Amino acid sequence: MKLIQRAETKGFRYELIQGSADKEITALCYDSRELREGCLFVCMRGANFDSHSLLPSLAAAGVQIAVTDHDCALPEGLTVLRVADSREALSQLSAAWFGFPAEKLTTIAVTGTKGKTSTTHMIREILERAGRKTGLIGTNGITIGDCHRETKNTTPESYHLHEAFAEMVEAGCSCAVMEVSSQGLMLHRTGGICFDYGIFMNISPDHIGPNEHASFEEYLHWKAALFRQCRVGLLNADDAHTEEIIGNASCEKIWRFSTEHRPADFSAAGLRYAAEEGFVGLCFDFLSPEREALPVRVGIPGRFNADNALAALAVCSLIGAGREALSTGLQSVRINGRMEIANAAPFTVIVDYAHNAVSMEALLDTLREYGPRRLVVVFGCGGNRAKERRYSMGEIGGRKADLSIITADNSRFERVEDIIADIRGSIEKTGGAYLEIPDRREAIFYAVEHAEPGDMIAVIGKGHEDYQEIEGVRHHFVDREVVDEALKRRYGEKKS
Ligand SMILES: CC(=O)N[C@H]1[C@@H](OP(=O)(O)OP(=O)(O)OC[C@H]2O[C@@H](n3ccc(=O)[nH]c3=O)[C@H](O)[C@@H]2O)O[C@H](CO)[C@@H](O)[C@@H]1O[C@H](C)C(=O)N[C@@H](C)C(=O)N[C@H](CCC(=O)O)C(=O)O
Ligand SMILES: Nc1ncnc2c1ncn2[C@@H]1O[C@H](COP(=O)(O)OP(=O)(O)OP(=O)(O)O)[C@@H](O)[C@H]1O
Repeated sequence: MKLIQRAETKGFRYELIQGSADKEITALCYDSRELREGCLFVCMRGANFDSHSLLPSLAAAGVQIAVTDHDCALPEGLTVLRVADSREALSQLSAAWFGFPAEKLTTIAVTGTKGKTSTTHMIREILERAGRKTGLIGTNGITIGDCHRETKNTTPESYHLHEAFAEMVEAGCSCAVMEVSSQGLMLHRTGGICFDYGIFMNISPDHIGPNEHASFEEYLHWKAALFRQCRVGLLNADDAHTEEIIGNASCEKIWRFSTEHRPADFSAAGLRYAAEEGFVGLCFDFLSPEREALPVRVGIPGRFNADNALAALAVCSLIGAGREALSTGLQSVRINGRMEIANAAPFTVIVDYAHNAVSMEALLDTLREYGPRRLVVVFGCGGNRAKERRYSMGEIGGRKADLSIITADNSRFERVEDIIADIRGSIEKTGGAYLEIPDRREAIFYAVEHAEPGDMIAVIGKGHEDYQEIEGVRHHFVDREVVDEALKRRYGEKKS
């Protein structure tokens, strides 16, 4: 069966504008910079460019069929299809092109302003412990067995998504877990997929601005859209918007989880923060409808990681993971750049991706609960991005840390000193103590060299990133590596 007909069996609909749709296709393309002879090309209107404008040159470049979603000049010799939405069409065609691989996997989609990366990693960890080979897609890239590659987006474009699902099937995976961003939903990167499980972690104002969402209402609308394309919904009963999302959901079954003693199907009882020799993390009893209480150890600190772990345990329990996998699967979980502990004594350094006020506040609050002698935060803010983050992060640093060391992040095309001045202004209003060390490496070295027993140092904002972007150039820079170097300089090999 030809591509178009295969896609039609799963709901792809189009109007034939000219030519014949009954053609063999050699490739499916959506970017003229990666055109292949004999392909079907999906034209899309984007934030910067409208590839419908390329129609006149497509036939000459060997394109067989073009898919469009609005009026444009029609060149001769090219089959042109008209669809309601090109991005949705690309997703439906991609699924067909790769043989509908998502249907051969148990698919789990995680959405939320915060916690997507952490929760998806935890789910993979437990499922693999339970003997279910699981592919992973998200901000940290695509991981299938030992193979890993980076992705441009948290939720990749649909073509790359279905390509990854097909690779997972090929590699013998039975499950796929992925992060689904609101942009991914809005731009139909997951269009046409019906996930087996959809998970909602939380929502707070973020991703609002040019090229993202027009308002919080729009952001919420698109987050909620996941629950119109999954069979089972698992939602955080502690979030203020959960019931609204459930009200608009079309799932066959809804489950709730709560770490804050709200009515829910899954909960965490007796939560405590543990900082023992070789283990810094959380302990609690996992309560679920069909099991007796199960003691769980999560080897990653942070109050919010109780939410992430509970969501992961709940979905894995629904999928059928056994007691052993649930109880011990998260004991030694490590997530690149998320609450990574670089050293346990005599002081603790934590590298974390917190890069907005909400996650910075949650991070500093939760570290406070471990009772540090002093809490020091090393951070900066990105250049050429909304300035609001500088003011709000500065305020949180001033209010919640004993000392803020303000430094560079990805300054892009702005002067680091100007960004630091914006942050300084709001720290000063709080009366909090601060230092300015514009060079990020020097700032981290300073923090480590001056740390005293019992201190906690949080190096935040860049997490897993392996670069620092300055004036359009990405220089190699990994916070965790620099922390290790600083510890080595202070203590020699054994403490790093
Ligand atoms: C603003 C935005 O969302 N942009 C995304 C969008 O790009 P675009 O379609 O707007 O790009 P465009 O340059 O206008 O091009 C339009 C069309 O013309 C094609 N084209 C373009 C140029 C050309 O010469 N020839 C050509 O054919 C393009 O392939 C595209 O099909 O579609 C691309 C493919 O899916 C995305 O990679 C790109 O994400 C950019 C990189 C981005 O930063 N997006 C952010 C907002 C985002 O999506 N973030 C979320 C995470 C949010 C979270 O942390 O929760 C994510 O999922 O990553
Ligand atoms: N459930 C949570 N609630 C609030 N903050 C969280 C939660 N989980 C993690 N965080 C904080 O947010 C940061 C980002 O976490 P994570 O990468 O798991 O979330 P994400 O949804 O993938 O985020 P992003 O969209 O920013 O990549 C962490 O480094 C941590 O500081």
